[in-house]
Amino acid sequence: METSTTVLDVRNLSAGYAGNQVLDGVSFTMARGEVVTLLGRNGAGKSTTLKCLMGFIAEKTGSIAFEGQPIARCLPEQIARLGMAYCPEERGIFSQLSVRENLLLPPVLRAGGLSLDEVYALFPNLRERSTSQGTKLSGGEQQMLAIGRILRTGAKTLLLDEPSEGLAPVIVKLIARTVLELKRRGFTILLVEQNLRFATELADRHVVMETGRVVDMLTKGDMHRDAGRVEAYLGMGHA
Ligand SMILES: Nc1ncnc2c1ncn2[C@@H]1O[C@H](COP(=O)(O)OP(=O)(O)OP(=O)(O)O)[C@@H](O)[C@H]1O
Repeated sequence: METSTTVLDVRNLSAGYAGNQVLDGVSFTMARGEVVTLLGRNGAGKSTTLKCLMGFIAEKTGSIAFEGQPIARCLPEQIARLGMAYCPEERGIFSQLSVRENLLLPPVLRAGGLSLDEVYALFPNLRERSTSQGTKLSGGEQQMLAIGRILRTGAKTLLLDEPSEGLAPVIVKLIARTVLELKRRGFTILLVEQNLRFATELADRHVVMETGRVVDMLTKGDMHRDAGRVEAYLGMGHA
């Protein structure tokens, strides 16, 4: 149900690649300021859901309302102008450019975009590495750069695909702290995550996907009371 605080309302979204259906009637909503994770096994359709929201997949049916506007037929740049930003799993850092140049790449599309100094305040490591080339960065620094870069656009709704993937625990903690800080500042954040601990720590709600469908929805409280429920979907704890 759409309310004044609903930022995202996805209804009956189906999508695929070259005729192969991957999403099969996905529906969920997000309220302003919420952190929600998409959980599910490999291939469940989590990344495809993010790509659909950002307008990268044309082959889709169903409706997506963002900030009250229908966006299912919009191009990525139109969706970006409405205040959504996407951080892909592969992070998309330009290897030949420095940290600073990577940060300066995206246009500031809306008021409220972070300045370079504000990005550096959030990620002090990036300030130290500002002249380093993309290729010289650690995985953690690349992830910080990928997040910092989208913050410059002024987007207040962020789609983050597996931000903790392949990172050392100490860096995962730092990314978690940053997500919580962004939530504190009023950002709405949709995360794809495989790292259940990271997801549990951060999210207000969890949307569980299986073979292109939403099969369950858990609140933070549900997750604490009944961790087994979600582990069963992910095929954990049954070894
Ligand atoms: N560009 C593509 N072309 C064709 N099929 C694709 C493409 N991207 C993903 N798929 C297929 O769509 C299905 C869902 O993939 P998706 O990446 O959305 O899953 P996921 O839940 O994010 O899992 P993962 O963590 O493995 O990325 C998979 O069967 C995958 O092989």
